[in-house]
Amino acid sequence: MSENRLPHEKGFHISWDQIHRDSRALAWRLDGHGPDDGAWRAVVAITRGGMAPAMIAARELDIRTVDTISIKSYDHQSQSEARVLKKPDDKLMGDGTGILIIDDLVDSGKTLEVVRELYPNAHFATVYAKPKGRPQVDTFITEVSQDTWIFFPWDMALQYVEPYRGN
Ligand SMILES: O=P(O)(O)OC[C@H]1O[C@H](OP(=O)(O)OP(=O)(O)O)[C@H](O)[C@@H]1O
Ligand code: HPA
Ligand SMILES: [Mg+2]
Repeated sequence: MSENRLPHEKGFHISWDQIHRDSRALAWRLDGHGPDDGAWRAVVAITRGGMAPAMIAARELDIRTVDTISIKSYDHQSQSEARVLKKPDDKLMGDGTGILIIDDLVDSGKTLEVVRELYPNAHFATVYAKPKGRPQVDTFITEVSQDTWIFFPWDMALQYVEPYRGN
């Protein structure tokens, strides 16, 4: 990741422990809220960032049917677009009723908008949400400001830092 890629003012650095706790909290919030006696039929992860939270939530909710949807975002004449690279099983999905679609975060909402068009009756859940994307998400755990960049543990490594009081 290049240094000048992120114009955000603030960084929110998430550890593996934190994403584990927050993903568990998301699962607990969703438990019993499916349309069929409270049950969910399946979990679908939006790759790649949604895969870790989806795995943790599927484990908490004892859901063994897990599929993926892959979205590729790209900039076209400064307008961000997104297209579907890989869809989950059509027979499983239907119109999305009873399906929990999970991503790590919603930012502009573009990714969820594309998935929502395909499965309007699915339930959309993210661990983190920024204000612009909030209308696209049904359930989330933590909101961060739009000018915050969230750093996930799979994008980071432990490294040396200089002491606060340098010499
Ligand atoms: O609300 P949006 O503005 O669409 O942004 C949110 C999406 O962006 C990131 O994924 P990215 O496309 O970077 O791919 P990745 O999950 O494979 O890292 C993140 O994991 C969300 O899926
Ligand atoms: O804040 C973010 N962090 C990581 N990936 C992202 N993709 C869109 N926004 C973000
Ligand atoms: Mg993603």
